[in-house]
Amino acid sequence: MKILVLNCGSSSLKYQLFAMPEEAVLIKGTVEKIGSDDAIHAYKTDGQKGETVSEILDHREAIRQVVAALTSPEVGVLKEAAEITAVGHRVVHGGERFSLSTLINGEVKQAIRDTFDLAPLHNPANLLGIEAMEEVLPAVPQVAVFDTAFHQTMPMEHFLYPIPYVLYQRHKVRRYGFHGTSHRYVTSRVPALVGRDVTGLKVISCHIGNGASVAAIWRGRSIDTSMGMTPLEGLMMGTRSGDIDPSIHEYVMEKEGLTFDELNSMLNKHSGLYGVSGITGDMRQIVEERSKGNTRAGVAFSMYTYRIRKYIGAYAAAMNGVDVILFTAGVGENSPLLRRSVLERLTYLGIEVDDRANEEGKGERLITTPNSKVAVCVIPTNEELMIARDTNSLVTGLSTTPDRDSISFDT
Ligand SMILES: Nc1ncnc2c1ncn2[C@@H]1O[C@H](COP(=O)(O)OP(=O)(O)O)[C@@H](O)[C@H]1O
Ligand SMILES: CC(=O)OP(=O)(O)O
Ligand SMILES: [Mg+2]
Repeated sequence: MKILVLNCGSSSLKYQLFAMPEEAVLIKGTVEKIGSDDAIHAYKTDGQKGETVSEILDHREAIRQVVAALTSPEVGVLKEAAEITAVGHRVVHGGERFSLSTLINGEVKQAIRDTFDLAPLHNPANLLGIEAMEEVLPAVPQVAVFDTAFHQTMPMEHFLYPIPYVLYQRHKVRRYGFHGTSHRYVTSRVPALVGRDVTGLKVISCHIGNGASVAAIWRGRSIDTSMGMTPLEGLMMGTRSGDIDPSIHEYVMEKEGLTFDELNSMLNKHSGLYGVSGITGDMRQIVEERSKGNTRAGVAFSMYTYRIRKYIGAYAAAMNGVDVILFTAGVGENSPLLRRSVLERLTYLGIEVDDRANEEGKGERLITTPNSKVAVCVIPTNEELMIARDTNSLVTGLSTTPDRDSISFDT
């Protein structure tokens, strides 16, 4: 059985084709700069790499190109498109409706549309990908895997905001949380790394990529997370502000004469590492500039790590302890400096970093010493594999994993 996994962004598309249930990746690729005449489609199979640059004006055209590439004799991963048994999509916002992955039908698409306002950077692109796929492969079942689903176990006192309750009743204003597929994947790897079942553990998972979030995971279930109603709350990110005083909005709009759209764009695209450094939202470049003595890059880096540390402290307090801390995603997986800077002032938790494992190790590993009271792990995330697994389960009629009703949380 071949499952195609799609992650559609506003101007890009990432895909992987899996052979299931073996979980073998047959090809992975990206199409970037969709909507331009020099869009780039890059892919990698077991034996070869390829790249083409061409005009790709929309997602439908991008998906057509991807399917054509999969079936082309040069790439050689499929003889015909009909070999694709199902397509799994990353969908960022599932509102309160979805606590598990689901087969897509008209009603599910409407539910995705209903949350456009809550995830304007993500959901419209996700739906475009679904509709484009329906046109290109009309007979193939499609599955939505939501970033928000894993966090639907949060208890009410953690997901409500302290504003009039009627806003939750009327407009579903509440914390949803994101990156759930990633937090779920890395949590599933904990037993293999620490030799204990997660049901007995207090885990803090740090997904530090372009977007970044921390989750408190108690007995395998998310009980709190730093992103909120939208993916703007919480940690400082590449270009997003994360937590700020809400009064800043009105003040800055007035002082700078900004519209709501401009303010929104400032907070989502011109803040975070980029906004503070004035240079870039890319952590690799921040680290480089900081090492050359650029003060603002240095401040941006310190703010970024400080805020991760604060959330770790908050969630250790929320769970009355922590047994395992996980680092994942682009920055979390690849920057020993980031991990060291976050962990060096967490010695009060009894954390003892194994510097060699942190600096020189590769891939999935423990980066603390046997004496450390908290096990800290690096786990490369694999959202695509989780999507392929859920898609496989749904199309073969198995239920998707666990019973994850809302919980009453008590440490
Ligand atoms: N070696 C590295 N050191 C520091 N940051 C890195 C490294 N490699 C990748 N990154 C950072 O990871 C981020 C991208 O993370 P990723 O999880 O791929 O994001 P997304 O999925 O949101 O596109 C970028 O800011 C990039 O600079
Ligand atoms: C939800 C979210 O922030 O996703 P990403 O990190 O992919 O932007
Ligand atoms: Mg990501």
